[in-house]
Amino acid sequence: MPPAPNRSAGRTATRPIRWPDPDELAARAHVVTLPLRVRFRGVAEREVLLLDGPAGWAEFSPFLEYDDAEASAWLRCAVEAGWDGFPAPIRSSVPVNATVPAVTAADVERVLASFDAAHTVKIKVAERGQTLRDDVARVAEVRRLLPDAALRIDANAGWTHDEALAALEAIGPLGLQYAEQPVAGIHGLRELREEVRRRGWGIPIAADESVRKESDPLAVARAGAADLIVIKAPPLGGIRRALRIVAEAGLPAVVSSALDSSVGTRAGAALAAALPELPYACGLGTVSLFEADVCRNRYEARGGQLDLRPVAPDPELLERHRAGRERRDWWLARLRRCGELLVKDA
Ligand SMILES: O=C(O)CCC(=O)C1=CC=C[C@@H](O)[C@@H]1C(=O)O
Ligand SMILES: [Mg+2]
Repeated sequence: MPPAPNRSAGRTATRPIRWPDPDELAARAHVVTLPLRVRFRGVAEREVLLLDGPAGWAEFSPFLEYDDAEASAWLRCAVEAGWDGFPAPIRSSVPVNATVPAVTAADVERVLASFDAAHTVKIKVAERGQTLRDDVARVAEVRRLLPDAALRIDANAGWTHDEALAALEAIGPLGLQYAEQPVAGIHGLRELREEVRRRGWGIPIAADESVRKESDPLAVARAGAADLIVIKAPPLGGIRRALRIVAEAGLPAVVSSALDSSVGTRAGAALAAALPELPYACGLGTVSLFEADVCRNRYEARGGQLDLRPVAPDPELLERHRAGRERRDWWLARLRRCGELLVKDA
């Protein structure tokens, strides 16, 4: 058995992970296709590989376009969850936000109706093919429906510096908790943040892609490029690694989902529950964007809070949403390649 790839998982590490061999991974894998209620990240359904691990269920669902190097961090996270389990929580529930994809203003009410309570709402903006007018209309509609909610926007690096300034000037008066990755790159974030401060707009800047897609997730903090960071356990290689990154970054952190099923969302909640400070609602409400899930008792927030109950898929739902043979083979091949990459790098 090769050594575990991470023997220094931070303050919550207790023991090395027993690294499963490729045959064991494949034998424990279930591939499902889950339809979404509303398109998100340009997709109408989400393919997910679940692992029935000895320590619990785990999710490996890197987005389809990710290469093996990027996807292998997601497998590392899944093996941590399925073979090592979650670190000890320090809270029994976590606050979550509702998430509004880049829908028309007319569709906002229907999307919000999927969430049990929305004290905080994240709204997608800067969608390709749309205009600033669409963004303003969408955010204004959320504000009209929820006058007291905290609102945040996420541009997924879709604006240039000047576009971001124009957008923040237009949307800012509606009241923003923060703006997530308005522009691309660490340098771009820092320049924008400085200009937003110079203009006295008081809109904090959050980094997402500049944390999860950079080779050095701490570079944002060192560069003073953001007021807070968005963290997702899968791209950061697991919960314990994410905890360590937050500790070293020294910035407030918002835990977010990677558009996971209930199984992966439970791992996100475990990360949020183990963080020493949790100043913001977490982007872990996304199970509500799914038309179907693998659990009967879907892992959704009640009253804006997710409790830390155990989550396990229902065999009948796993069967009902089982991916076709071709997609299953594709995922199993990806699982094997990523597993081999991790063992090689260990
Ligand atoms: O943070 C949320 O409210 C929900 C999660 C979310 O927005 C995302 C999940 C998965 C992929 C990302 O494109 C997206 C994000 O950019 O934060
Ligand atoms: Mg984001």
